[in-house]
Amino acid sequence: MDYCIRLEKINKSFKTKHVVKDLTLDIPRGKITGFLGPNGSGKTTSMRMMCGLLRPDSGNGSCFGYDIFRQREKIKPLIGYMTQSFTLWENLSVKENLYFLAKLRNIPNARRQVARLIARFNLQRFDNVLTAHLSGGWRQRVSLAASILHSPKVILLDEPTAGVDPYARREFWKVLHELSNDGMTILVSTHYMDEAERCHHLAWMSYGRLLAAGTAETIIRSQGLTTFAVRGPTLTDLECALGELEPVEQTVIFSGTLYVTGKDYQSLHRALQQLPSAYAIEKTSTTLEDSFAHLMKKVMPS
Ligand SMILES: Nc1ncnc2c1ncn2[C@@H]1O[C@H](COP(=O)(O)OP(=O)(O)OP(=O)(O)O)[C@@H](O)[C@H]1O
Repeated sequence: MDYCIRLEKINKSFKTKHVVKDLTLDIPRGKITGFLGPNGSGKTTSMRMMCGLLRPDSGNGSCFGYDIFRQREKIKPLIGYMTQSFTLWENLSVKENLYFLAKLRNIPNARRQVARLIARFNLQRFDNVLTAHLSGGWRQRVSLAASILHSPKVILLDEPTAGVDPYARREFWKVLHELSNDGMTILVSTHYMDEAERCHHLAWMSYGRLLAAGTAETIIRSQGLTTFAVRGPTLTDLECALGELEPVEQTVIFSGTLYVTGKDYQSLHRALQQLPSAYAIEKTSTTLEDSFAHLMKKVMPS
């Protein structure tokens, strides 16, 4: 694997609060890496440090060969950043917003670059529309276009689709995959599991620590969990009853099916075989969400 960002034992504190702890992580070049974890777990702080936007307190790291401690000025032009609070000028059109930003950033051939991005992001029919009149999904698309006006090598997207409807989210992810196909490295934080599954690579953080990293498949496999799907009557009551059993670690009802997950296949299977014959039991795949819930259980202060 070709890595463009490498971090070794990176730490960061804000006053007395230690928010990133001994972070060691490699980011694959030209891929989409998703950062997941509860609020305040250090995702944004980590992404900002790995791109030279924030100086770590200790550790080692490089971004496209530049040292993230000593060569941050060299890294900055390589980075595009779409923050949670990224705002467009509401009283300017899509084209005017992009052109204005291009001028502010001294981008050569600004007009041509804006026209290129408008075509690239399918924004032609909105180019003269005021951004105040755009839906959330299209706004995010314009913000993304704005963040790559200077043709960066890596983009950092901080929860870019929060509050955006599912169709618009899907369209936004199509654009991300197109950018990645063209070689762009993408770092994106999200709370949505369906988006996590669209990433090539994942990093799961909690309380400032990296709990798991790799593809969705390797993370799921590394947790060694077993899941059974149970169908039948009064699943809510059954869920409460099963929750008391030793081999059962997690339960969730989804679309009329109760999913029961545990660490030990044999004992979980044995426990479920005791259920009345009205219940149909079938082994199924463990999801990323099950795996993350398991990881969280391990680190939650009891
Ligand atoms: N500039 C700062 N000064 C002080 N504390 C900060 C600063 N930036 C972040 N923090 C704190 O560091 C912790 C980690 O924040 P961070 O934004 O990295 O988490 P996150 O995982 O991205 O959270 P979220 O999902 O809510 O965006 C939080 O407790 C936050 O309040």
